[in-house]
Amino acid sequence: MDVRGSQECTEVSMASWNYASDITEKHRKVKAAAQLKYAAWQKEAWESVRKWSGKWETLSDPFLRRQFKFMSILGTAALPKQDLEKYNNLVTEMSTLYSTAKICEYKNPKNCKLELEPDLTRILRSSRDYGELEHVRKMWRHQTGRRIRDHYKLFVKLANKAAKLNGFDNMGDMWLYPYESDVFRSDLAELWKQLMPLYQQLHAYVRRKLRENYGEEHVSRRGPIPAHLLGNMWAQNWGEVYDLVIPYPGKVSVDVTPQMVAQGYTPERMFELSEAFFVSLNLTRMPEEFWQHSIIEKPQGRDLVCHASAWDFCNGKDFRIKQCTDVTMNDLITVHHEMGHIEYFLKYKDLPEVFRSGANPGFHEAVGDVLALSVATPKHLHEIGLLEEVQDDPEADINFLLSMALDKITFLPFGYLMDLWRWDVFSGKTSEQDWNCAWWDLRYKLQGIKPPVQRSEYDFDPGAKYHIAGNVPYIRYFVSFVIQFQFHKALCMKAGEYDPLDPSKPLHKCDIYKSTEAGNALGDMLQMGSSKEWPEAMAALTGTRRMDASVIREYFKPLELWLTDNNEQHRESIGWETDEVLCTSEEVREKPEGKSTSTAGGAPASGTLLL
Ligand SMILES: C[C@H](N[C@H](C(=O)O)[C@@H]1CCCN1C(=O)[C@@H](N)CC(=O)O)C(=O)N1CCC[C@H]1C(=O)O
Ligand SMILES: [Zn+2]
Repeated sequence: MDVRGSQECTEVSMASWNYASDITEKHRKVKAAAQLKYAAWQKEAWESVRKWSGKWETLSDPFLRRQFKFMSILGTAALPKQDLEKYNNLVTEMSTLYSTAKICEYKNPKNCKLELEPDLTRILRSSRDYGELEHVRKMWRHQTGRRIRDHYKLFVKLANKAAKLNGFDNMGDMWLYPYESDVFRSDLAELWKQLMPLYQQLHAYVRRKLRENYGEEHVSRRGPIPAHLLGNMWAQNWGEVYDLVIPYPGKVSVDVTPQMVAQGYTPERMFELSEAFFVSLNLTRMPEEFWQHSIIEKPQGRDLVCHASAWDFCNGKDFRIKQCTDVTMNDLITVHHEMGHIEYFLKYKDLPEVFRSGANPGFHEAVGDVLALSVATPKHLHEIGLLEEVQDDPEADINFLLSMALDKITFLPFGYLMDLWRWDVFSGKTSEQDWNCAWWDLRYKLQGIKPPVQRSEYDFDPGAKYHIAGNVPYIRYFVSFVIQFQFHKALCMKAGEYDPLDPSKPLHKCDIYKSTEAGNALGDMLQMGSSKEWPEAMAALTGTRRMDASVIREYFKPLELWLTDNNEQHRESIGWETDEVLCTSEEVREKPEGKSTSTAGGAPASGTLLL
């Protein structure tokens, strides 16, 4: 049965790959049929196993019991056929609208062919034109979120119906099942509580620097930061505005994008560089099929899902990445992220199919990022010729730590709120007429950002993010950004690159390159797949069984001290407040003059208010 399982699994993954790589009606039909066939097989397989196994909960063998436990969750395959067909079509349609969205150029309304990758990504990264950034952000949301709001209504109903058929109250609870902990949400809240002070110090510093660049009329002293000035379509990390916030200019820049371009880097070379790091750790090389079938550059002349992804075709041989790779440092990090998934696939490919997943989904997201923590160090970038010299002085250190914080610390509130919002939507705590303003409540409260133009319930801004349109859970990334530092610390100690008692070997300078001790330890943990509960996998690698925010704070300690001191020196207020109505529940149509004023009567409507 396991072999048949992988045959059905192979078929549906191949059909999904063909559609995601070349969006046509023919490919969509084949994918839809394969999805129904796979669901029917899952149902039949479970029925036959259950008949044989009887009360699987009483089985004495824990390994077998765990397999049945996982098999008993059918997911959306539990839906009646016509509901499942509707559900699958909705998800495919939402992610297709997202992946094929195009907008018009700011200064040339005749060119309406701009796509997210690479066009809008490049504009958001490099433009410092307030109006252009506002245009790109707003028009993207018109072409994505606004167009899928109705799909999302029916999607939520069918998702919750599926969850109930699996014994859950709603889809949010079903999404948390792989974390196997009934205190998981409170554990997450505790992690965020420990990390928020560091985030707020960083927010205050960046706000001052952006205010100095764009002027107080655009970036106020005590208010939230306008989201379109942060270098990213979703303000999910702020690394692309590093050049505006560098603490000590004139030092060697740790953003090696210019060096990569100058040295004629290609996507192929970026992938080979990443593979070389994995191999240096005695981890597994990419198989031949990987290089044959992966798509690492954007193909011209067809619509496809450009959002980078890693694929396991369930046959122990075929593993691929699809990425519209741009030659930037950001994309070099993403290459490592995706290859980390492939490494996990390779390590657990011989386990029973139910165990071929991460110890928990956060583990899967952490693998590539752990290696990237070493790659991003000035020491490593120098070693691979992307940094002309390593300046080993406190100021260069702060510059480096700030560039890392702009990617890792800024991401934390975003990584947390994405599913905070969806859990409330699935549970009904957030009702449909408040969807968008509840989103802005969270964006304001956790991230301290605001939309450049007032939002309404005519918008559906969550739908402007891939994982909402494509229905991919997101708390896995928040978990990953915490535990990847715990993994990094454990590996650095095994590599002899970090010693808590040796100040000359701080955690943020560690590079585990070529350490087979570190690589073997990581590989051993990956090989477990989800055959053991994740605290056991965590303990196997780090010696502890819990997520622990103190490690990421240890990594950034020198920066935290510097930021606190710097903010005090500039008498920056920490945190944010506003009396603006960021989102109103009326259906605000576009004001003819383009500028939106606050709602009539002044009494703020529901949405982000005085806090
Ligand atoms: C760029 C990255 N693409 C995802 C990933 O690699 O996780 C893709 C799309 C959704 C799932 N996925 C997969 O490839 C899965 N098949 C992996 C698996 O098998 O579990 C991504 O979305 N990231 C990276 C950092 C934060 C987040 C973002 O960009 O917001
Ligand atoms: Zn990932």
